[in-house]
Amino acid sequence: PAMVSGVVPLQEIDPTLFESRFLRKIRELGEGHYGKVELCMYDPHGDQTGQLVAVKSLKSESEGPENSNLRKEINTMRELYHQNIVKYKGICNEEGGMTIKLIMEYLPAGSLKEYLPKNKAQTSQHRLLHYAVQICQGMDYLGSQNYIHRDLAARNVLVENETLVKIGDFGLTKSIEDNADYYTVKEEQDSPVYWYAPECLIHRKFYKASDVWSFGVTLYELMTYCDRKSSPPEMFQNMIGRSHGQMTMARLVKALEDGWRLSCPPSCPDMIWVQAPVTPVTQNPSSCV
Ligand SMILES: C=Cc1cc(F)c(CN2CC[C@](CC#N)(n3cc(C(N)=O)c(NC(=O)OC)n3)[C@H](F)C2)cc1O
Repeated sequence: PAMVSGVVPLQEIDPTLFESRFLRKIRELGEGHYGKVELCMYDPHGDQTGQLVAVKSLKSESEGPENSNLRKEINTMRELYHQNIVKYKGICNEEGGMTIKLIMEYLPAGSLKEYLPKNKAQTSQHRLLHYAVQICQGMDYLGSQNYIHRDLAARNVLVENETLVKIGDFGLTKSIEDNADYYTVKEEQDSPVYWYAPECLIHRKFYKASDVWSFGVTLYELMTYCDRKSSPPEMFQNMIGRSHGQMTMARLVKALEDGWRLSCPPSCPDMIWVQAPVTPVTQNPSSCV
């Protein structure tokens, strides 16, 4: 056609493809299950006018299953559109597709874990509940797309501004087929056990209702302004004594079965606390935290 019209067709650019040569690492934002997240500037003009982005990549150049974990996470994020879910921006194919990077929007205020302790004075309980509602909205949308998050915690909720929060990481998120109602937990290492519902710890089955349990633990973190001294791991270790290595999981299960629960955060209103009656831990998902 160019020959006929004499006009060279515009180069079709895909805004979701980021070229590695223009991606400049600024600092690390976090380390996780099989990779890391870095703050980068994507600066194609090389004059610092580029945009800041959060980039998730594999720790080692492992071509193993981790790579497919990251590819699955990319396919998940690509399909999610919700005001309370961090925006997918695209991918960066290193060295012709051997390894891939996930490019997301950057929220400089960081997660609730960093934000709440620093901004406690200017964050009312009413605002905490507003954040809680937004987390529910994001999770409700995620569930409606047949995903279970499996790592809902204050550390994975990002602050856009003082009135908007977003679920920011989907490293353990799994799609459950329409007919299935749970995912069988495989990897044991560094599972967020203190946010796990009993059925996940005992039967390694993760339901959408298991995310509701994790939301309850996240609400506890919100109401304590993510105070480290009252974090779920800290409170549990105070109760059973310092870590017992691999015995920790067994002791956690025993404590939960015996009815132990996180205590009511200071000045947390009863209508939030609502200590539901401790139902016996059964095969079915229980979401009474
Ligand atoms: C490979 C797996 C994997 C790797 C990881 F490093 C983590 C842990 N990581 C998650 C992403 C993280 C917290 C959230 N949500 N975050 C995102 C932004 C952003 N988009 O702006 C941001 N901003 C920020 O800190 O600004 C000051 N933090 C933070 F990097 C921790 C989890 C994982 O599954």
